[in-house]
Amino acid sequence: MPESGEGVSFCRMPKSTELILALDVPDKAAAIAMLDRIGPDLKWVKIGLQLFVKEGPALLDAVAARGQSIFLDLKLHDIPNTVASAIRSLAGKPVGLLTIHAGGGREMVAAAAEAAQEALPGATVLAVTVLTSMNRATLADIGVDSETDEQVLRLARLALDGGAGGLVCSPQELRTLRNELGPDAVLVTPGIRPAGADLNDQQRVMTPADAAEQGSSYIVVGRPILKAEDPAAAVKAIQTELGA
Ligand SMILES: O=C(O)c1cc(=O)[nH]c(=O)n1[C@@H]1O[C@H](COP(=O)(O)O)[C@@H](O)[C@H]1O
Repeated sequence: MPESGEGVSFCRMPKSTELILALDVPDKAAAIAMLDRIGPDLKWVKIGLQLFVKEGPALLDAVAARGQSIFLDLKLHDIPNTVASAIRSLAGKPVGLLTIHAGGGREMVAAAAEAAQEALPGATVLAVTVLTSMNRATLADIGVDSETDEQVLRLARLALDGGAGGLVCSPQELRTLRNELGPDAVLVTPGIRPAGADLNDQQRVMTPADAAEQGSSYIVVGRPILKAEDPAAAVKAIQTELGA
């Protein structure tokens, strides 16, 4: 959304919003069957713990060979050396986006960013701020006495200072983060539900169109596509909503 001031025109939003499918299925056969059903219009696929633990890194090559870009969502969170070593173990794999938890602290983020630069050149390390399944009450349960958006902003600043290339956040924090971080920050938002879709375990949700309007770089959608009667049509409908 372009804005203008005092004779200068500038843009606070990324150029476009891309769909990432969260491929949360049990095994390689189910993964390939789903990608076959959806077809070639889907550019990004997120491989998370369920599939990666089952199939290992070879699955990354199998998906990349189909021409799709990979978001490897391992949400690494450990001492800095362990996180860096895990990332080095991925050396040479076709990974475009990779997650760590910002809550691991500045040194862990820095160790992850450095390891990724060596082992996965071109990949963007994304720091997860506050999970979209959490809210004010569940933050209080773990001893965080802040509003959700304050905690997201605190972790966002820490992660970007530490060298992360982008953030995973709830779409409800997009407006605050875009205003703080400007148009170039990579902001990835799960917790997306087309109008009328089941929330499942998500708490802080938004529709694809609203997330795009508020400046998401990538939206991550799983069950509303995976459980749809026609997953290809569900993908197309979301892409249309994003203006693709
Ligand atoms: O890092 C993520 O992708 C992620 C972070 C977060 O805060 N919330 C969240 O839901 N996710 C992931 O996004 C996907 C959302 O899937 P659905 O709820 O089925 O659309 C899942 O694969 C989650 O692991």
